[in-house]
Amino acid sequence: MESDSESSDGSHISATPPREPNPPPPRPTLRSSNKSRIRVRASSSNHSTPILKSKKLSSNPPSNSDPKPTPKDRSPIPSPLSGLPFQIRRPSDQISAISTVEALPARHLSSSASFSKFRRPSLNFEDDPSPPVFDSESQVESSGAHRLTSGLVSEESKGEAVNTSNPVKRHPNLIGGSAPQPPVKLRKCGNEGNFVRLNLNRSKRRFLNKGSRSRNSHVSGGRKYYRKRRRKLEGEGEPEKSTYEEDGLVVESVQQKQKKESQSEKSDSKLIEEVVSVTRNEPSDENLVKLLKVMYGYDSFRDGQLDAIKMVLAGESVMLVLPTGAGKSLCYQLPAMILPGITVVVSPLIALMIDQLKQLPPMIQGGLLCSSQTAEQVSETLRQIQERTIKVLYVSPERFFNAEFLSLFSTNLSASLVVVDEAHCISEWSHNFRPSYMRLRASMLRASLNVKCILAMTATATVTTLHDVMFALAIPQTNIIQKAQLRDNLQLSVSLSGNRLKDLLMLLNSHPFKEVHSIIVYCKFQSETDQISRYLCDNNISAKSYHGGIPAKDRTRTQELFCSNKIRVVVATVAFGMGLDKQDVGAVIHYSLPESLEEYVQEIGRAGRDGRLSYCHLLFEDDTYFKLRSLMHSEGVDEYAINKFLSEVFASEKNLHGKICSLVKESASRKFDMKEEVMLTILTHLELGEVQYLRLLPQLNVTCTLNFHKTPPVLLAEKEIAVAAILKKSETKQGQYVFDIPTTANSIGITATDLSNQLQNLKFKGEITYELKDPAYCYTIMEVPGDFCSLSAHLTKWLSEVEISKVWKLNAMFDAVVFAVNGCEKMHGCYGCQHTPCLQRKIVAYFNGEDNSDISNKTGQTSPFLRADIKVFLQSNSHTKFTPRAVARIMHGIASPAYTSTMWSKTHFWGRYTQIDFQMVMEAAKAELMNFVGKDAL
Ligand SMILES: Nc1ncnc2c1ncn2[C@@H]1O[C@H](COP(=O)(O)OP(=O)(O)OP(=O)(O)O)[C@@H](O)[C@H]1O
Repeated sequence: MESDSESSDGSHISATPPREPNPPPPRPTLRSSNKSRIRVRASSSNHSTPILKSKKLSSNPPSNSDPKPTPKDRSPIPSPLSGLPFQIRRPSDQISAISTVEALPARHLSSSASFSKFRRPSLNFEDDPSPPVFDSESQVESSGAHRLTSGLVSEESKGEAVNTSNPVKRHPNLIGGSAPQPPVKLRKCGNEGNFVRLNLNRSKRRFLNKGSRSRNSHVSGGRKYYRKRRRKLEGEGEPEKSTYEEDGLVVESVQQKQKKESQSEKSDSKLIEEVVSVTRNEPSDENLVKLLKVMYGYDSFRDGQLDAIKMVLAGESVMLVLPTGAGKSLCYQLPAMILPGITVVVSPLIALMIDQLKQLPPMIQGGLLCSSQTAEQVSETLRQIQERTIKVLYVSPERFFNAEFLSLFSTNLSASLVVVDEAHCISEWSHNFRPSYMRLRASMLRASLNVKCILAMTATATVTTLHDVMFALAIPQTNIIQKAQLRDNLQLSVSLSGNRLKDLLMLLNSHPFKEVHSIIVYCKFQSETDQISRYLCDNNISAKSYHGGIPAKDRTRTQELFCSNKIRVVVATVAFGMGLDKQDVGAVIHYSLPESLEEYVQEIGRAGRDGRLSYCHLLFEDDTYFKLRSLMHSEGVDEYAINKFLSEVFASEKNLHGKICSLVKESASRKFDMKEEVMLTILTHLELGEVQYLRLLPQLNVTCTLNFHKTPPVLLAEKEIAVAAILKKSETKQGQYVFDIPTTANSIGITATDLSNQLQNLKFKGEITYELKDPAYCYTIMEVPGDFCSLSAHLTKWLSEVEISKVWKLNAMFDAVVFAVNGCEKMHGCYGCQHTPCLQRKIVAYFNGEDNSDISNKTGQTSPFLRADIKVFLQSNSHTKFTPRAVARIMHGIASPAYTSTMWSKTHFWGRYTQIDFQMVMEAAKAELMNFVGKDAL
């Protein structure tokens, strides 16, 4: 199972101050020359990636003829706050600032048809190159799949089970404000609808309470449309009433309204059915627009939507790249109404699936299958799929391990469309690679679901990533619809900050942020979010923190408060925002440097979904860069560790045809000093690489501790073969029977799932109780590799290329920001802290794979004290066995499964060399280890 690994990596950063007498080497300056640097090129450049030639891949650089701001716009305004890293503009200056934004180069920007530009006032800051400060030791959250964090629960996450019978209480990310709107009952199947099925509707009071509706301005368009219609029926001018009022007259009027409403719904339903049927016969532009109007109330499609829908309806697979909030979901929702079979949407996170299910228009029957549902909920959904009542089904990639699910499609049921949401997760060159997405191959999807058409969707993908995704899903190169990955209503600014906390407060109290009522502040480290939100509250700004370490219940509450505009600021890690369709977020502030331009674009994309001008400011200091730079190495592995891992995976006693093998995650992770996600990546590669060495099975808790209650065990064993096997294979500890599920299942030739089902039956009969622990990867061996050495060398090379690619992405982010604060000549529309044009250009070039050659390593190459420090460290820890990588990680302040931060962050050397290139520290560690233990020991 893939765990929700938020903060589980235990990665901590040390901000160990330099030793006084011998300070560390000077930090490379932001403008330092490249002379002494290793040039790190993305491995992706070696990756044989033909540039996509499709015309639709926009690559036009912005024109140099963008109107320049007047000198007045660019001249700093005298201000009492002149010592600050930015200055506040006079209102008169804002007008010219607005016109600058209006004049942004539009050619390479999205021109989303329906983004009306209600302009918020503009801003201008002047930066101040004051030196950065150190932060306290904190826990980082990353969007990278390997450190996939999130309050968002991954499909196989176990910690925060979603009980979909009552998810409002248990799920971390239900948006109270938007979710609980009861659906308009348009469905023919008589089912209660997407919300009711998930029990998200809470009370009917909200349904008629206009007060609560008005607070939900972020609710997506389709639902707003239905609410508008209801409001019309209720009469706009009527005073607010609640159905809970005892007044008989009120009840009567409510009943009348409901009657009118249900009549209107019936006619809506009929109208939609008619339009659907006409469009099915003739999917012309005109009919599709009509359907859009009756289903969602929108007058026109946004850029890219109609093309995508038409291709899908024609049965052609499509790669769709639209910016965040541009309306990608509609591109499968609308075809789902027209296509005869089910639409299966593969999504990486449970929270995302729930959000998308909630946002389905009420006339589309939706369903979801996830690991944390009860058996009854799963069967009920499977029954509905079989009865063809579900039109759109959300599943995780792990669902394709599930035999029961796949068997549905092996009979006469077939999917009309498979949608791969967040499709960049397929590619290891993306910022958010997920091993479980690797198995999403066109061949597998076609074989499992009888599907012809695949729609891959993403908001953030480079050319290399797109190529990978399209290759995996067999999407023809010409079938790409790509609009700019940035919306043009986002105003981008950057300032160099010497005191980010103070600068943030100043920013929030300055024009135009002070007029914005809904703001997200993104941080990298969990502890930062708590500290900042406390500081803001102390300074009269209503704020709450949000990160993976906060209990799910509190996270949900924070999201609800934010969505209903009861708090102004959420200070969050990357855990916040995915799937959040709050329309009126007016600003996103980056307190920390994002890990990649993809992450930056994704996060600023939370702002301005209503199409209004919105502000995205980044407070920059280079300390975070060095911390993140170190963390990029937390998943690296050595060749000999992979070799040892392979020996364990293919251990001779496991090599029995058809037998279930297992690898307990936690102990294996410690033993090989490899993160769980890295182990899964290797296992998936062994399954899906050129040779299929193994077949992955659903992950299980493999250790069972069992108690017998009714029938004596020996008597029960006479009737139940499983019990006989358990008695043979178990150890008894204090009257309890402890056994390994796969070993026991193997001994009687059944699957682990069958054994689990038999245990479940015995439990229902009251015969036994049991507990399961030790989550493990399960697999069967198909072929034992002939040459472990060359296979480990191949895997090591591949994993190190992925590591280099991550570092390169961070460097690209750093370079773009440093260019804005230091290199930008403030022409072509840039002025003060405003860098929309130059950042847009950098982003477009990055995504199009242009002009990335000067992205270079920023770390220093060596330090005169490094070898000496490593020597002292090894001498003072002579009782511990180290590898060069382990020593380098400690010097960089990175925890790993075998060298945890709890153990090692106390050492004086923890994180001392974050500014020295990781490889160089490894080299130095290797040399010292050789001196220390002798060559043979390495
Ligand atoms: N043609 C349209 N006209 C007006 N609004 C639209 C149109 N299409 C979609 N929308 C609205 O845009 C909002 C964003 O849509 P959606 O959530 O599908 O975006 P997205 O591209 O999936 O974003 P993300 O990548 O952040 O998930 C929704 O509220 C949706 O109702």
